[in-house]
Amino acid sequence: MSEQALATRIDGLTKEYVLKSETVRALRGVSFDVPEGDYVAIMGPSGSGKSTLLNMLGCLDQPTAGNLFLGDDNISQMTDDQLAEIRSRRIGFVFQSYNLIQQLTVVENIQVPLYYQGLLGTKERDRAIMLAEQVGLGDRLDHRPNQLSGGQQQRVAIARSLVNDPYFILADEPTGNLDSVTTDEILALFDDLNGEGRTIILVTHEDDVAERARRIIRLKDGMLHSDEAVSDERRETAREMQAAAALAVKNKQGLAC
Ligand SMILES: Nc1ncnc2c1ncn2[C@@H]1O[C@H](COP(=O)(O)OP(=O)(O)OP(=O)(O)O)[C@@H](O)[C@H]1O
Repeated sequence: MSEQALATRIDGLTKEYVLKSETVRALRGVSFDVPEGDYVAIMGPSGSGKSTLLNMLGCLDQPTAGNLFLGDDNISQMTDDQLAEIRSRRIGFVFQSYNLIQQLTVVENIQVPLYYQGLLGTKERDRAIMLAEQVGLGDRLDHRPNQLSGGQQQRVAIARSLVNDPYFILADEPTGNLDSVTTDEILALFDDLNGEGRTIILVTHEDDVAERARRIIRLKDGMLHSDEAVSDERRETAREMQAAAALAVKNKQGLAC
């Protein structure tokens, strides 16, 4: 029987921060697998360990104990240089605050992860243009971030996250700065990308955003509290409700003009 390939395997992941007077146990033996093509929302109250887990998935930090595999690579046994290499080549980050470079155009921002590898040729530019088109920015290629709406800037960030063909898109509150109309558009883009087989791991505080994923993992006190599949019916209901809310806002804006 062939096993499904994994984007990541998290096995007994533990992270302790040693402070002067105490040791904070931010993650206490968290285990779960994310198969390629999955779409996972990570939730949990403040202090439950979401950012700590995200930092390790993003190769920004190492666990105190346990293993974290990205594909076949066990990152818990890597040096800082190896981690940096994986981080820049194989992880697609999307942040709440977009993190675009203001002086660069849309295409150049999408190419940034490739610049760091010295890849500056026509082939790379063509790939960035193709990704810009895929996220609906084909008519904004030479715009700079300050000439774009928040949703458009987040599209650039999503295109940038894909340029390296990452293990997964790692999105930290990607709709946290966006209104309901734009949130709906960005989540629809994630749906499309996941439909094409892209793996998405997203941290959110919002239930209606999490319900668009295929799976919701909840952390509590540094432990895995629940791991629940979201039925297609529930996802569709979440999609319809958000689309309806976005339409109501659009109509209201239309009336206000
Ligand atoms: N660098 C650090 N040094 C010491 N303690 C830390 C550090 N980073 C996080 N912690 C502690 O680890 C625990 C988990 O924090 P973490 O930031 O991962 O939670 P979170 O779920 O992301 O919270 P929030 O939703 O508020 O961002 C908390 O008790 C926090 O105070």
